[in-house]
Amino acid sequence: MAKRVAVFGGTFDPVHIGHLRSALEVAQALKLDAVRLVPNALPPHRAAPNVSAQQRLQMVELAIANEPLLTVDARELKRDKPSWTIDTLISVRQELAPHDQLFFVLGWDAFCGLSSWHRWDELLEHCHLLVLQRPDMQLQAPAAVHALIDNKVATDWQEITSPAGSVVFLQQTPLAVSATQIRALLSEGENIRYLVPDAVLEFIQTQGLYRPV
Ligand SMILES: Nc1ncnc2c1ncn2[C@@H]1O[C@H](COP(=O)(O)OP(=O)(O)OP(=O)(O)O)[C@@H](O)[C@H]1O
Ligand SMILES: O=C(O)c1ccc[n+]([C@@H]2O[C@H](COP(=O)([O-])O)[C@@H](O)[C@H]2O)c1
Repeated sequence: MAKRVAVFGGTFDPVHIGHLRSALEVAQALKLDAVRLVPNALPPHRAAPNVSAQQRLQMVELAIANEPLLTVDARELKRDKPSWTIDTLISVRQELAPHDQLFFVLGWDAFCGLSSWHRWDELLEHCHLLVLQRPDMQLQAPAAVHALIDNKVATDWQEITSPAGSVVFLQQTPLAVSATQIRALLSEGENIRYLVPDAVLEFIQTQGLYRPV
């Protein structure tokens, strides 16, 4: 029987309830054993975060510690090139049987920027894209992204039988939380409790991350 695997990549600077709740709902909706959260080491498309990849990984580990439906995958920290998603997908694929299904989970904002990704037109050869809604995003996907997904949108993941090549939009609980907002609150000395799990908040405090300058 074909396995179904979902990979949720992110900078996770820091990981927050928007990521975690979405990942959990993906795992439940697709009846997965787990969703793998993959923190990037060298984000290909934005300035290097002030917080190290190791610390961002640790925050994800703390966040998911009590939830068996979520796991963490540190493979991007083992590469010294930019953390291109195509490389991650190829490396995960090598561990799967050819008929296994691989889903790459991304938010609507990331999806809209897809046409700037490294070898972006090859992504669907290796995975299905599972696009999460973000309530604060009113972005229109660019024409290039529309062209990529043309004829590839599946209205229901259950109709997908192939190992890769489709795009599915998932309506998960809308949570208008972003890491940018959390970093801004912390830099102003504000309380971020309940936007991140308590263990992540404690780590941020003990490590002195995102402090006001
Ligand atoms: N609240 C949310 N709901 C759904 N998806 C989200 C949410 N926040 C982030 N994502 C998605 O999770 C993935 C990783 O996001 P990322 O780590 O960049 O978090 P972020 O909150 O968007 O960070 P930043 O504000 O620094 O850009 C992306 O695909 C992004 O679209
Ligand atoms: O491969 C690329 O060129 C590429 C460009 C932008 C983003 N990504 C990946 O997309 C995921 C979400 O990115 P971000 O910036 O929203 O955290 C994360 O895993 C990034 O490494 C990948």
